Amino acid sequence: MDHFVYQDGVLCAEDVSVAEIAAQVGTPFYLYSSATLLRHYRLFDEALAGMDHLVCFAMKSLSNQAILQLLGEAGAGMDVVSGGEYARARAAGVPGERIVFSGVGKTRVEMRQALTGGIRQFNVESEPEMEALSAVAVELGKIAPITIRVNPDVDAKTHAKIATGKSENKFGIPIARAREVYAHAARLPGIEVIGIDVHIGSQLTDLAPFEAAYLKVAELTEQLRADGHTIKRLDLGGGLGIPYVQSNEAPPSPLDYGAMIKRTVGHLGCEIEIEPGRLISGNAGVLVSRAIYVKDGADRQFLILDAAMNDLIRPAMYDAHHDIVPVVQPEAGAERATYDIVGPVCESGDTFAKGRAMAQVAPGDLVVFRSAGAYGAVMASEYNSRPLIPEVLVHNDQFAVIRARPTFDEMIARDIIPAWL
Ligand SMILES: Cc1ncc(COP(=O)(O)O)c(C=O)c1O
Ligand SMILES: N[C@@H](CCCC[NH3+])C(=O)O
Repeated sequence: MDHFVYQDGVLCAEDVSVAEIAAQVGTPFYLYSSATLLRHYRLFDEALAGMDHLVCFAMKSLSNQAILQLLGEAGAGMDVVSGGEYARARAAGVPGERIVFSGVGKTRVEMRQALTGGIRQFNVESEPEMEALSAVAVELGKIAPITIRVNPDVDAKTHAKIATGKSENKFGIPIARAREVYAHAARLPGIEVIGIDVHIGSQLTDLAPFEAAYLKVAELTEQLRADGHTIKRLDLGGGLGIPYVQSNEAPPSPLDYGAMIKRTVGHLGCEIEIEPGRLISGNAGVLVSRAIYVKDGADRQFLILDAAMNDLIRPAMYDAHHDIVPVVQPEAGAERATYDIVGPVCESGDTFAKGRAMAQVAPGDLVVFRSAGAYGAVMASEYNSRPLIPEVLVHNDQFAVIRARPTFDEMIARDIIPAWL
């Protein structure tokens, strides 16, 4: 559920008309609802009630400082995957004890940064990483708390580019080698093993793969405890999917997910962490764009928008579907048309949808891409020298620009001309 609904025939974000924001900010831009973000975070928090737990927002999905501060103040932890994300989380006021550090390629510089600034735990993904972390911690006179990410070899049944839990994927250590790797970890002086981490992929619309992975983690917990290790924390990753086709998709809710967690690992008495990204931010954001032209091709009509693949890469990269709806609600019985919906970038891959049937759109009309809050703005680029687009946050009947559109001069001024040119 989200807070983008038609009121009096105009799409509104909470209590503000999208048309009014577009008139002030100019298109294209990303628009987020603070009520939806908070609602989604709280759903996860409530789903784990009764267990010692922390919901760490996977900020790779949406990392604007205002959003991090909003969620951080509500009590969320953060799952970070780079020094940049760590710095953003701290700058947003999130304390180190609520930050977990994931990723297969943490550098020694990043390890030093997090150990010095404060960290809840590192989710370590390999033996070389474990050794590097131990050495860095010893240098600093610290002990690094870690979980080890296991790869359970479970098929997440999602897009191949975002599945992470099969043995062919680069993530985690093979679960079959876990006891050996934990024994190795126990011998290293700079780290303290406190638990297990698992994350099998993103946009999962069925609980069965999660359940299979969590049952393997439960079994491993018992084995590792029998081997003498302290396993007091389980980081169960993120990945719960969202409906992208609002009319006919109903993936499991955070409540169903929470109940499954209790069922599979609840008896172990561990502290539980989860790292949802998309479910918190995805349907809390839209991309607002304006139609520039409607062009007749040989055998189809192209609807050319002012947003492009550099602003929202998901359709080009994963053939992802986003519902695209007009800001002014079409009257009942309004004329319909079928479009290939494209952007201005000079690539045929700059296509948002092929053969999309929708109410007729005229040049100048505003449209909205739904479910664009996650992996939208964060994956944008300035390809074709199109400056990054603004981000706007709505709260009840107010809105604020939380990232301004750079001017062309600002974009150009970032480049440096060497003196010898
Ligand atoms: C380690 C880790 N945690 C959490 C997430 C968040 O995933 P999602 O946005 O699907 O919830 C990801 C991305 O898949 C991830 O790689
Ligand atoms: N970028 C991907 C999700 C990646 C998840 C990263 N762990 C998407 O838009 O669907």
